[in-house]
Amino acid sequence: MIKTDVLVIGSGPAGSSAAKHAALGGAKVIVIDKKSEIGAPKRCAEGVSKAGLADLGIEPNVRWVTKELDGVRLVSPNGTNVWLTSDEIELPEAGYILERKIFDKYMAMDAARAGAEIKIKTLAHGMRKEGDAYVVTCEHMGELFEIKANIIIAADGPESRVARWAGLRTATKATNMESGIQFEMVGVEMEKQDVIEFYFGSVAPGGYAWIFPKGDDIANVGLAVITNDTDKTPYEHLKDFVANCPATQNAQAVEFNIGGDPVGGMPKKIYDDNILVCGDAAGQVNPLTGGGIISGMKGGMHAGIVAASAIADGDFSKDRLKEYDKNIRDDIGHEIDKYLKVKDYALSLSDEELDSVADAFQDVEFEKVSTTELVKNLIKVSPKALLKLGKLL
Ligand SMILES: Cc1cc2nc3c(=O)[nH]c(=O)nc-3n(C[C@H](O)[C@H](O)[C@H](O)COP(=O)(O)OP(=O)(O)OC[C@H]3O[C@@H](n4cnc5c(N)ncnc54)[C@H](O)[C@@H]3O)c2cc1C
Repeated sequence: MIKTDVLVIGSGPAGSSAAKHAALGGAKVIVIDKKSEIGAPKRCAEGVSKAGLADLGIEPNVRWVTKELDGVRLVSPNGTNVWLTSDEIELPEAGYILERKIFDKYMAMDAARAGAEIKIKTLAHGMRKEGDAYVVTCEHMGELFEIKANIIIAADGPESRVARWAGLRTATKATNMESGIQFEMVGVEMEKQDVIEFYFGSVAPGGYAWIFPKGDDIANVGLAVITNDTDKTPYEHLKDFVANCPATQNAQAVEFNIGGDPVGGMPKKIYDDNILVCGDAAGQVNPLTGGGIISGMKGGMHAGIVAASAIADGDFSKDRLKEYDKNIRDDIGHEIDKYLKVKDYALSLSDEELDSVADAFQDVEFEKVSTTELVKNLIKVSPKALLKLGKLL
């Protein structure tokens, strides 16, 4: 049997971040992933904020940045645009579109350089408690073997099973699981090449549609829906969106991506004796945007740091590991709660109300205007939308 201090299950962004920080903290770390190529296939529109990468101490790298962004275009159901670009406002932060297949591999390489041992094409089948450790049954190329670890870090993504093997109730409710579906396309004709576009309303019930530019005429074109909120399949919504959007009239798909995105926030308990849960497996996703790369990596970072210090103390109990829960909630919990409210508000609006809101914001000079003036604008165009906002705050 192989023995280690920390076993990270899943080498997505969250798992690699956890492995890197646990190794940097001096723990013996193994990270396993069932994939034969880390990062592929991608299930992501690949957008991250600059500030998020900076918080994690990660320098952007030409190997995995495909496009630097200058802002956002919001499109309401009737086609009203709100542009939030540097021409219009002092942007608090812009971002990048990544090449996840390279980024994820690069993050795993970072973990390896920090001292973690990576085992690819290695599936965790199940685990059992043995003394003050877990024994995980793994499979590599048809062969079964076991790894014994004092601390397990479950970073096995949106369909996570590892936390549940340990008795944690981390499963996402169907009503909080967005179904994301996307084409990577060539021949996309965007109005501005360095702006990400979001389309709201019945085009994507419970979510939104997006076009994220990747340079030249290439873009990720996708949408996320809550399937309970619609009679159409996510694929039917995507085909309709591509057929009707002016930017994709001459575009062709070169890749098809599909995946779940847990947008209900973090479950109550994401740690226990000998286990920490991070990334999508712990609902560390922005509930409004569905973005989980940065927040998941922050989860991984906090999990890795606490795991290493618990190993150094020789204490793997839940009382020791709850420090992780405090640290990650202090770091991203407030943001998640705030965006849950904004999402609830956005989802409560009809297509007409969304159009009114877009109208209220259309000619606003964001830098110069006060919140009171924005509210006055909203009262003029849609008192109903304002009332709903008031109820949620
Ligand atoms: C369509 C779509 C678009 C998105 N767009 C964005 C975006 O633009 N920006 C953004 O920030 N986020 C986006 N997201 C969310 C983002 O992709 C996830 O939040 C992010 O990948 C979470 O990272 P993770 O490491 O937690 O999980 P994952 O990236 O899912 O990694 C989990 C890893 O665990 C491995 N694994 C699972 N089970 C086992 C097992 N039993 N044994 C071994 N290995 C296992 C998997 O192979 C996988 O490599 C999007 C999601 C979807 C579905």
